[in-house]
Amino acid sequence: MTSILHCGDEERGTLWRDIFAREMPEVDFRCWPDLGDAKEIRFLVAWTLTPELIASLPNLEVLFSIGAGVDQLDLSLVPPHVRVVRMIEPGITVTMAQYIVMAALALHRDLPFYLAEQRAGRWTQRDVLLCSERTVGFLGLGELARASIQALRPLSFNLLGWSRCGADIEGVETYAGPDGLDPFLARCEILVCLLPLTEETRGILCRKLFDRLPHGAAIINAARGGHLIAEDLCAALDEGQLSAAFLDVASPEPLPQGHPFYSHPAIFLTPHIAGVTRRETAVHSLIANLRRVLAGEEPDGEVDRARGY
Ligand SMILES: O=C(O)C(=O)CO
Repeated sequence: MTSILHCGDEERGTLWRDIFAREMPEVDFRCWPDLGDAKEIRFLVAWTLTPELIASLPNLEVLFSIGAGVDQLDLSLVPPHVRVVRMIEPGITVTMAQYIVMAALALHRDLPFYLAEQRAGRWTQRDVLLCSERTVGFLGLGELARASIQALRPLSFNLLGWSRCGADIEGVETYAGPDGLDPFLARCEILVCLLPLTEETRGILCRKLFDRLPHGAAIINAARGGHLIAEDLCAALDEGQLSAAFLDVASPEPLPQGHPFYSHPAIFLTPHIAGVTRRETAVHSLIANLRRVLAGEEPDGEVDRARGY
C-alpha cells in the first residue's frame, strides 16, 4: 500500500489521518514517529526536517512542504531525486492577502505616526492622501503576491511588481531582473517583500535597497526574516529614510527578548502569523496533489531544486 508520513503538529496529523481515511483510503497516512514499515513510505509531508527523519525513509519520492516556502526545510539532507513541492492552499493565500491589505492601509493612513503621537499625548493631524495617490510595490510575484495584489486592487493603489523573470499581471506595472530593480524601487512608497528566500534574495532588504526607495517610504516583510538586515532597517528608520515597517517574520524566530524590533516605535511586529496554513483546507490541496503524482502528473507548486523555489 502507498504510504505518506506526516511529521509535525500532532493535532493536525490526527485530523489529516481521519480525512485521508475517508477521502483517500488507498493511501496509508502515518504520523511520525509511528513509521510502521518505513520502506513503504514514498511521500513525506513536513514543515522542517531532521537528518534522522530523512535517513529513516529509504524510498522517499516526494517531499510536500506544509508551508508556502521551502527554505525552512534543509534540502541538503534530501537526496537529489526526491521531488519537493510547496503548499499552495486557500488558507495561506487568503490570510496573507488580508495581512498585506491591513499593513498597506495602516501605512498609507500613517498608523505608526498616529500611534506614536497618541503615546506622547499629542493631537497632530497630517494630510490624508487617497490610495490612488500612493504606490505599493511587490518584490516577488508568486501566488501570495498575486492574491495580495488582487485584494488591494479595489482600493485603487498604484500597483507595481518586480520579479526575477517578470510577470504579466492585469493592472500592475511590472519590472524584471537586476536592471528593473532600481527603477522599480525608486517608485515604491510602500514596498512589500514576498520573495522566496534563496541565496540570491538573502539580505536583499538592506541599506543599499532602502536608499533606493523614495525618502520616507515604508516596508512590509511577510516573507522570511533572512531577507532583512535588522541593523540596516533600524538605521534607515532612525535616519528617516524609511518611515515605518510592518514585519511578520524575523531571524531567528522567535526573536530573543530585548531585540530592538520589539520596542522600536516605527516597527509593527507580528509573530509569523500573516499567511497561515489552515489544516482544514491544506489537507485537500495535499490530497489533490498526491492524486496528481499518483496519476503521473505534475503536482502544483513543484520546486525547481536548482533554483530553490
Ligand atoms: O507557508 C509558509 O511558508 C509560512 O511561512 C507560513 O507562515
